[in-house]
Amino acid sequence: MFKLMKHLRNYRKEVIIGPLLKFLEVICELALPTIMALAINNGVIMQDKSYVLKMGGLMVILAFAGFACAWVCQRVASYTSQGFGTMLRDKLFSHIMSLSPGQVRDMGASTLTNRLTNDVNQMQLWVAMMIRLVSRSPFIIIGSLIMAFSLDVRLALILLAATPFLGLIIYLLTRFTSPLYRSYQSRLDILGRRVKENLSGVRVIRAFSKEDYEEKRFASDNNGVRDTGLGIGRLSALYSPLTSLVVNLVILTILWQGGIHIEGGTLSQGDLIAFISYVNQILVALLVLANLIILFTRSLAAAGRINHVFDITPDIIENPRFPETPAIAGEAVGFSHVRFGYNMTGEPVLDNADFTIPRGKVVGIIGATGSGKSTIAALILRFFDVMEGSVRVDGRDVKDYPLTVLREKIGFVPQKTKLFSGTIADNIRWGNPGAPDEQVRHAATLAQAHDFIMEMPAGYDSPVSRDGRNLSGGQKQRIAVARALIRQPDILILDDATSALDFRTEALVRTAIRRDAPDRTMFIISQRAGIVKDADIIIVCDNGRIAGIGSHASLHESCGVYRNICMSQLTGQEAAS
Ligand SMILES: Nc1ncnc2c1ncn2[C@@H]1O[C@H](COP(=O)(O)OP(=O)(O)OP(=O)(O)O)[C@@H](O)[C@H]1O
Repeated sequence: MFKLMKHLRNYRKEVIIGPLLKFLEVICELALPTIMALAINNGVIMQDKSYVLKMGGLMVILAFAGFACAWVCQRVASYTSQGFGTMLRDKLFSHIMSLSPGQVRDMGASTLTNRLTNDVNQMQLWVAMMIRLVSRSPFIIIGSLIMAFSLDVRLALILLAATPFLGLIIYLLTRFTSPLYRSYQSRLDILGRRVKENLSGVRVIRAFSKEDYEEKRFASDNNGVRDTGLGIGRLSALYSPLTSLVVNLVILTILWQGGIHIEGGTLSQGDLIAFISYVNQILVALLVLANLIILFTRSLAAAGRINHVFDITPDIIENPRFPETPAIAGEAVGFSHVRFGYNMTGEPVLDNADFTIPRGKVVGIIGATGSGKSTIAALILRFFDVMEGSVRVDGRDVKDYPLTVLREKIGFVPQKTKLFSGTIADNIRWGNPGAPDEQVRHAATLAQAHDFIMEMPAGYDSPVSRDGRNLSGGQKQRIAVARALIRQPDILILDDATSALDFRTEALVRTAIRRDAPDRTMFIISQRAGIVKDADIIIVCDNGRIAGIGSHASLHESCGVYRNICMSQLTGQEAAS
């Protein structure tokens, strides 16, 4: 929690002024019962009308002054908490962006979303309350105690005797609700994940008629959230009645003892009324404190979850400055004895991958599903670091590059197309935000997307809905290819990026890209032999190993894995050509 409070450093003034205003408000409030006691003792009982009016006027002024302080404090609290929340969200978001795809995947999108929204909101609320109320309750309690002592020490001691009981109630409440809040947030994460999965997989659920099954799973997670929430509610609900019980017992004792003292002539009626008024103020402050404690426990859980994300150090350590070391001339991509696994302790997904690709070549990567093809692309982009060996781009180790410099060299079209809401032009320009309209059209033309875009009602300004749901798979893929091409990258990686296109369109895309930039190195990852067979170099992956590397003819001759793939997919004539 304290770690997060450092984000309040731009609001130092407000953090001091807010509670100070509260302090002034409390002074005004605390003065009221004493002035009332004076009005009763010296005015009402003595029948001095002008004294009563004077004291009444003073009370009105103090009430207004208190109100003004409260109003300004409220504004300060809202300004500070909103600013704090915005800054915390920004920082958390940019930290999440600095994590590797593997780290983000390990955390999970829904829990990260919850931390970025619910947990930050919780912290924001806490900051507002901290400024407005956290100082107020202790001021009121301590101030009322002081005033009570100044009125009558004997009665004040009764009040003091109740303090350990109230402290115990507060301690027990915090102790038992704190873990429940953490569990509540985790359950919300699980529920969020379930909703996300179900919404994105709604078609599959319908196709398999799994609505009931998924509803039951949702209901079970939902009930989990409810049960934890009820547990928290049950405990929290005990606080107010228990506190009221203790304070009311105190009031009864004070009334009883106060009556005795009035009869004995050692206490005035006005003082007893003022005294009870202070005890009531303490009661109200304690009840507010209860809500604050509940809020604090929740905020503590939220702060823990936010700090957990901040504590993850990005596993890709970026080299901030470009090194002076000379690069290997003429080399586009090189793998030297690369060993890599997604799980450090598990089996490697790539073992001893060793190859060199000169600039300007078309490289096909082929292999069965799960054989490690996409992993090669991920390592070129440095989404992950290798366990052994090294990966070079343009003749330099990828670890030597600032990440943006490395990734600017590469145009990547992932297996799973991801488009963003906006227009078609926005989505293509996303690859190069400053690109003029002609460049957008040119990239779309190369990707064989221009014609279908022009057939749409608003052409390039036609909207793309979230995830490109209003486009077909093949249309989305072509926009994604255009988005990569508009960067005019030195290296283009198409990871199964044309799987939804027919052979003819797919061939047109490849030829157009090739003709546009003959010096560009192009990786085409596919399981289809027909797509990679014309590449200059073909890399054959087999269960994490490079089974062969060479041209179609040489591999067909020498690599059994490749020959088997070709035999299962191509006619004898196609394979021989
Ligand atoms: N993010 C990941 N976390 C853990 N394991 C992964 C991850 N991505 C891939 N793997 C595993 O690594 C292996 C290689 O996966 P990869 O995606 O490179 O295969 P691929 O040849 O591209 O497969 P496909 O043709 O089906 O796309 C597979 O066994 C896969 O289960």
